[in-house]
Amino acid sequence: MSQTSPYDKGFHISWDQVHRDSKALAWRLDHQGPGAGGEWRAVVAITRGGLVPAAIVARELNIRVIDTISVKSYDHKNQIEAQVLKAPDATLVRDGDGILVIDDLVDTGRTLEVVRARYPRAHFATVYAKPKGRPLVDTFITEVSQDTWIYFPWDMAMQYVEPLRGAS
Ligand SMILES: O=P(O)(O)OC[C@H]1O[C@H](OP(=O)(O)OP(=O)(O)O)[C@H](O)[C@@H]1O
Ligand code: HPA
Ligand SMILES: [Mg+2]
Repeated sequence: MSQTSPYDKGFHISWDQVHRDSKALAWRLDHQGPGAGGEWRAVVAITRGGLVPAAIVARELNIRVIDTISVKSYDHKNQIEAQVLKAPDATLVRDGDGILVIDDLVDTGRTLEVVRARYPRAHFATVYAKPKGRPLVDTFITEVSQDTWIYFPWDMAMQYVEPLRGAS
């Protein structure tokens, strides 16, 4: 059976780029929390993709309390029904107030919809966003078009590329 992909384009992100974009996200979120001085109580990373950006943001903002929610929404590039495989500590997260929920990207918004339903008062931040998902995210850094698949450095390897004029 042949499947048509909604993704015509590829956007390849290096470790350096994701580090810089995650730091930009941290700067945007600094002092924006609801606590005294705009502090955040904790970070919740949406695993797995949110783990690297969450570590960088937590380091920049000196947030030591980090938990995870594991949501699986895709099998490779195929969207499946979002499944919550692991929830964070309920006594920490409560209704989400003061919690910074971080993911690598929002695409259709389905993942954030599921997490928002659980923690309606949390602040939702992603490094990258596609147009469909934008209404679900409070803060993001870079927008890419809906027909673009974002390739993260943890899913890639360096490899040989033919010269423009071919191999000699
Ligand atoms: O906005 P959506 O259409 O829901 O897509 C975005 C989500 O999809 C990816 O996660 P995935 O389910 O592939 O799991 P992973 O983070 O473990 O790779 C990505 O990391 C986001 O969490
Ligand atoms: O563009 C994407 N890249 C990586 N994972 C994803 N999950 C949904 N969309 C994407
Ligand atoms: Mg994910």
